[in-house]
Amino acid sequence: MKNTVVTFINSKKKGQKLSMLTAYDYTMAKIIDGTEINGILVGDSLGMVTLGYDSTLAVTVEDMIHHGRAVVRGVKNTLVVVDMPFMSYHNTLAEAVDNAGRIIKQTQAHAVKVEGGREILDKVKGLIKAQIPVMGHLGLTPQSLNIMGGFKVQGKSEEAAKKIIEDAKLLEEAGVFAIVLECIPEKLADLVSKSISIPTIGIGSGGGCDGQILVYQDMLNMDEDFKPKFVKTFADAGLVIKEGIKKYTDQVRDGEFPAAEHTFTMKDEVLEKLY
Ligand SMILES: Nc1nc(=O)c2c([nH]1)NC[C@@H]1CN(c3ccc(C(=O)N[C@@H](CCC(=O)O)C(=O)O)cc3)CN21
Ligand SMILES: CC(C)C(=O)C(=O)O
Ligand SMILES: [Mg+2]
Repeated sequence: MKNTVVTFINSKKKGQKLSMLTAYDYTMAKIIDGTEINGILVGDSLGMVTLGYDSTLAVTVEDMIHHGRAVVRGVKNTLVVVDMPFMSYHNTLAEAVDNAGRIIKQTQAHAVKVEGGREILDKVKGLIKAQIPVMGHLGLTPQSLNIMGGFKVQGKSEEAAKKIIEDAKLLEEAGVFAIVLECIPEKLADLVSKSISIPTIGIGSGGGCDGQILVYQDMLNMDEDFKPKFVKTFADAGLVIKEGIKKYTDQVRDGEFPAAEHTFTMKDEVLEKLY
């Protein structure tokens, strides 16, 4: 079934869990789109997993458009959300609407995602007023890395937990169609999910969320060096890829590849003229 922001909201009413994954390019988007996944996020995590930065802060609107366009070309049925990168919606409302507008126009994705609650509420409202669907993101918001002092679990104190609950309600009122809850305690995520009628999409926030999202490289074990507690390996693509590459280099070295069936022929009479 085709997923839209409307089917997303309806899923919660029906008690159906939503699954999302990230994608950053055409090939992977096509693979993911061919599954039962409900939504694809072109995450600004692309700065870390495709560009090798150690945070998401350096990612630009142009980066998001570049990858977003590639992903959308590979998608037929899945809702595509593109992250707005750091500093693209933090200054003026006009800039936020302009950047979101460029992202949607140039990628043809369905929605954007922004990090934060009360601080960015005017921007969220402005984007929705401009008819751009918005996904919220609370808890561990990686663009606030330098304020949080690291990628750390959020919402553990009474004050921090209350702010997350309040922010979720404010975002719902503003009209967001779903909210990512990243790395907050399970019980707090349960409470937030019960307090609002739009779906919560959890990452590191437990099973009480209305859906889940993971970075695909994490759940397919493609980076041995990134293993936070919330990641589960669903398939060992890292190993499959390495084994495939080992077979390839072995066979090239041993002259086993390429074989006759991988090569092209030409007519003998043409060949004779070449000598
Ligand atoms: N590959 C990848 N996967 C992600 O999920 C992801 C990114 N990159 N980049 C952007 C953010 C950063 N994220 C992160 C990164 C590290 C931790 C981490 O190390 N967490 C600790 C918990 C620390 C604590 O106890 O407070 C852990 O052990 O899980 C969590 C989320 C999630 N996002
Ligand atoms: C981890 C998800 C929620 C994200 O924001 C990203 O991939 O950038
Ligand atoms: Mg992100």
